[in-house]
Amino acid sequence: MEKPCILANTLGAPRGIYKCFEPCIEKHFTIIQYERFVQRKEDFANKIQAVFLWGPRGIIVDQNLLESLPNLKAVVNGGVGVDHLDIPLINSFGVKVYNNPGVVDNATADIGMSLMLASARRIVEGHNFSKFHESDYYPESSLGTDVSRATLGIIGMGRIGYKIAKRAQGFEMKILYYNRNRRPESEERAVGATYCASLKELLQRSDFVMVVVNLSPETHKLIGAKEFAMMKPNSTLINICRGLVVDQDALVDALQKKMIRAAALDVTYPEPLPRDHPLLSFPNVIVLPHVGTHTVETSQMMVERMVTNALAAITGGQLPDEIKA
Ligand SMILES: O=CC(=O)O
Repeated sequence: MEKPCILANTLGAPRGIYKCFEPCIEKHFTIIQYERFVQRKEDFANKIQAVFLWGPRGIIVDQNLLESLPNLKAVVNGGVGVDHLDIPLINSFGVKVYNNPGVVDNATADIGMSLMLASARRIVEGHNFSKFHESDYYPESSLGTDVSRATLGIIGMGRIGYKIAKRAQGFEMKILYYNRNRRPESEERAVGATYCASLKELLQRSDFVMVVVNLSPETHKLIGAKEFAMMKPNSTLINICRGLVVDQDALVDALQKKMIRAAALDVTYPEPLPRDHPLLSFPNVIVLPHVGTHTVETSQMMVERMVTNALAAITGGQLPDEIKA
């Protein structure tokens, strides 16, 4: 039997699924590369039953694309965040949307911890000193700050927030959290986290503030000038969710005015930042190119889950991770 066709991009631009994962997809599907599709839409349009995309950096699923794929059944997203997808629009074409909850939690929590530790202990500056130093003297101005026993404020206590709290427990951190809903059972009792009734309370009390929320109209620029003014001067902001949750101009201003100690970002807007962006000029800012899930093992799990979801949509099987508007 002929394998169903999916539209994907394993060739690079805009960034897509890596080529090394093609064999896993090709066991079940024929991949139509996005670049070939764009050149010869009439040959492929009727065949494509699913679009595979890799978070906000993949193929753009808009009205135009949806209108050109009459037999599309599913849009399958590699990551968990779906702020780049217009779900009501996609559903209005009778197309289902899937994301990947669960699979990404550990790797994303690990990147949050990595950023917190790297910023606190000034790992990037130390590395640069070792590589480029002009003297043997490592100055006292390079002293870091302790993570152990410090206070961590987690904004957004979903699956990833919870995994971060579990890791932070190992560092004997005092854990605060702010969330739409209080979670006494799983979070407070399981990881000893303390609920803050207001964002202000969390910001005022935390040494490290980690943002782990979905991007939505409510969380757009959630951390801005007002919030930086509430943070401790020795505090660190860590953003591992979406760039637009933090007002970057306000962050630059807060760093210039030394309203906070440092920032560590896996996500920015745009991604990547232009090389002359002011955030890249601070020694106390670490910027990663959105690599929260960027490990061999997690990427493999993501691709496998995408295949499961797409097969379910096409064959009418169990629908593991469908999201509805
Ligand atoms: O950005 C990563 C994700 O949405 O999982």
